[in-house]
Amino acid sequence: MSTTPEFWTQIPGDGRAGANSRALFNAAQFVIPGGVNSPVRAFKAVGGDPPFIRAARGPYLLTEDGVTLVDYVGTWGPAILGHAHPEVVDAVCRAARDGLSFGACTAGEVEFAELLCRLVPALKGGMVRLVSSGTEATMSALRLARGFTGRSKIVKVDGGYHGHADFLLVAAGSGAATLGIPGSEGVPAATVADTLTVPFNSAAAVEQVLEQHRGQVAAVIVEPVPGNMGCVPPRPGYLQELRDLCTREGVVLVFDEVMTGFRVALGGAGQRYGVIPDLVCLGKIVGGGMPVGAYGGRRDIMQHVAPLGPVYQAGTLSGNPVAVAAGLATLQILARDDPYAALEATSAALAAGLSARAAKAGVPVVMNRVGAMFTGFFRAGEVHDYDDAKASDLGAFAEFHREMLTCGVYLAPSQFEASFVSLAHDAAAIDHTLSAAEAAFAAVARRYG
Ligand SMILES: Cc1ncc(COP(=O)(O)O)c(C=O)c1O
Ligand SMILES: N[C@H](C=O)CCC(=O)O
Repeated sequence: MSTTPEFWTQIPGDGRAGANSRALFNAAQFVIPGGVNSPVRAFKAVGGDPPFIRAARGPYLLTEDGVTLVDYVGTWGPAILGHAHPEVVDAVCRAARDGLSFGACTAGEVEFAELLCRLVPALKGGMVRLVSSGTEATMSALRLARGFTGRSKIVKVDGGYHGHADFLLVAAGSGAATLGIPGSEGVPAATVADTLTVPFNSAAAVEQVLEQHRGQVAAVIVEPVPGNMGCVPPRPGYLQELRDLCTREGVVLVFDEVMTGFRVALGGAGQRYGVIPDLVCLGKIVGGGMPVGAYGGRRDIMQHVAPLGPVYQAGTLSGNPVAVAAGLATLQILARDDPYAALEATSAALAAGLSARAAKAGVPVVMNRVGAMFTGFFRAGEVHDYDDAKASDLGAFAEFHREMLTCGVYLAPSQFEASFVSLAHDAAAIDHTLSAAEAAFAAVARRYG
């Protein structure tokens, strides 16, 4: 099977796992836990085997069964330019020819850090450190916040996801603001004893917890627009209230912009909502599809990072030249072309089209969207936090997902994930998606009929 451009039909087909994908998944399950290298890829929440992906271009995926799909996962966010953007691929090839990794200083990482400090409001006048994933970024930022403040407690949002560091894998207990309990086997209770959880969109809950634990909380970490409970916009004023509370209590405010960075605006949610955290965590788009994360912010805080200061953090592949080349090329294109108005328009049209088709079919769906990230929650009523999201009809979502896949559209395979629009989603891709949705909602409507 060829992946040359002439192979691509650009006519989406039935994307359910065919014989090739099923054979690969069977083989994978023997040597890889669950057959996947990250759990959500196993399609447990929607049923069926996952299609295996051979290649990707623009808004399309090509499966190992030779089927083209319109892709709204976008490698979980990074593919904002569309897949395999030629300028990014060229930059990666050029860098690779000069050597894959040096474990030493490079000009590219300086240029990259300077660009980040120019584009991201929280980094202006501050400093940034490159790492290799979003998990590393949040874990390191919170170690730094603890080292800087000399305090140990962390506040996070119920349903917020910040990667898989032990102390962030926390399930909320009952009540408005609770002590965390381990959210995974293998996480000792002691490790999460200092992690407090609050509902999203309630500044009052944060205020209460900061008062209860006055002088002990190092950081409040929040996805400014959560994507990991599905997409949930912040209520007007919420982020500013967090800012004010953290300033008042001497707590480090950390925005986890691994998903929202360069997606909801060039300068991320900090720019979109005009609220500047003390530290910001980046990932996904910042690496242009390669493994890159970053954390940074206030200079006086970042000066505590080794070797300048006493908070240790390191990485053999941090600032990897090939990954930096991909990230740099991606951000340079975004800064040069300023495509956010176009992205907003495409995303708004798609979301409106999906909502209209759900309404026409009589399927209750709440469409949450911020910029080019969106989730349709299968429920009536608004979704402002994780409890609201959990009240969705997960069976209806799963059926809709399967129907869309059958019609050649690849959505995030969980109700509690966001889907992403890219600059490569043209009229043909959007039109196909909306026709598919018409059929998929009609099928789901039988549940309600
Ligand atoms: C908001 C957020 N933070 C952190 C992470 C962790 O990033 P990674 O998967 O690159 O470790 C993710 C995604 O996984 C994320 O969406
Ligand atoms: N929700 C996760 C990040 O955004 C999905 C990616 C993964 O965990 O594989």
